[in-house]
Amino acid sequence: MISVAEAERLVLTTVRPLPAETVPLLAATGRVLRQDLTADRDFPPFNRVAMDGIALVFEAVAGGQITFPIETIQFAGAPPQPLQNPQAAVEIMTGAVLPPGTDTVVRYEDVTFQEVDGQRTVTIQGLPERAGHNVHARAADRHQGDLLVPAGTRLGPAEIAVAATIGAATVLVTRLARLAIVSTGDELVDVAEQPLPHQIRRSNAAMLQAAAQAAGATTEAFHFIDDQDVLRQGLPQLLREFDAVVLSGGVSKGQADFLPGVLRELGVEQIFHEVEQRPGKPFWFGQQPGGAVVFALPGNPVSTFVNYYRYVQPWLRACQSPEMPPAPAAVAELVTDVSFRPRLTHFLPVRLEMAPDGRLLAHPQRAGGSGDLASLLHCDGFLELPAEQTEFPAGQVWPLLRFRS
Ligand SMILES: Nc1nc2c(c(=O)[nH]1)N[C@H]1C(S)=C(S)[C@@H](COP(=O)(O)OP(=O)(O)OC[C@H]3O[C@@H](n4cnc5c(N)ncnc54)[C@H](O)[C@@H]3O)O[C@H]1N2
Ligand code: MOO
Repeated sequence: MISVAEAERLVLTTVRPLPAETVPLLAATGRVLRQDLTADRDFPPFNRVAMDGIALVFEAVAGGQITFPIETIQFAGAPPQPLQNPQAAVEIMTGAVLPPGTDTVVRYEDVTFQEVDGQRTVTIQGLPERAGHNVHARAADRHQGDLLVPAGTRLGPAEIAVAATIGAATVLVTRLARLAIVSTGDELVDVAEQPLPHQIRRSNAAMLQAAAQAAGATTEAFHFIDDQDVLRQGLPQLLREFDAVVLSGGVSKGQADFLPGVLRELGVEQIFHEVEQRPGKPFWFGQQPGGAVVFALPGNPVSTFVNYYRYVQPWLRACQSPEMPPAPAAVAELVTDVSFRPRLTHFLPVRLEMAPDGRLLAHPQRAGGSGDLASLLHCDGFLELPAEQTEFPAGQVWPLLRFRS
């Protein structure tokens, strides 16, 4: 048996960067960029008026002039109209191009308009702060050709907005990981079915699909009964076509736990079987040479759940964004004493609370063991309590495997 840290290390040795693909911009949200995005124009691309009001020459105001004839009106989206007379002004709207010949904008709130002999004039109250006031100058933010978003960035709404403004209607991103989610077991029926008294519905597959999709993978679900021939026939196609095959059930010591044997028979190289942890000890991990990585997770629902978050999700994230460092490990403070025997890493289900001083407090939750699926409803994560210790006093801080934010 190997330690949790060794299991994690071995899982991450199988990480391969996924290939890139071009997708429409909006389909790229949450995906990892595989090209640099550079400014196609200056930001802003012209001297942009930042307030509704009038545009004029600062020097004229500085020289004492307070009343200006209005020469014309300039709207956003209209080609710029140069100022003809430097002693006049242009009425101006936010988003318009600053009329060539002017350099400063005074807000409507700071002027009054008059009409004298059919000529509209404006009087300003007080000197504008400086030349260029209320003007968002061309290239003030970025220059044409500047690198805006480097390859390797995960695209959120801010990056999508910048991509849109430079005209990136499509972008090159990492392809989504494709996971086959496989339930094994004679007792398992479809979610939509009414189970017989000795049957249960396939909740692990639903859980794994929900979690993997939320982490940015595409998933397809399969179910195989506990029959070696069925497994021998069904698995090879999945090993060829998917980046990873995530199985649940059939990896422990039972007479129908055929998976480790059948996987080896199919050429999947076993990297480890069994990890010094509870729950989730019977975890089997391997890789088909040149093909899929195989996570064969123990079937008890909480075991499947813990192993997904501890091993599958970090693997998935590393394949999708190899250049991004893993997120800093979260920690939380145990609020009650707990003790565990035997010497295994224990994943302790906890509910989290934020203390007024910002510490994250972990309240252990009573759970009926690794079959108690409903206990997850009252938990936010698991504290990872190391195998080297059996007594864990209140106040100690431990790594946190958080599944609810
Ligand atoms: N003699 C021993 N027996 C067991 C050991 C052991 O060391 N010695 N380990 C126990 C541990 S720990 C676990 S965890 C389970 C894991 O067993 P398997 O991976 O072989 O899982 P199954 O036996 O197929 O199923 C266990 C349990 O989980 C339910 N299950 C399975 N798949 C699903 C699914 N998709 N959705 C919902 N529930 C599922 C299944 O019905 C069983 O109740 O072995 C212990 N035994
Ligand atoms: O993974 Mo098993 O719980 O330790 O049921």
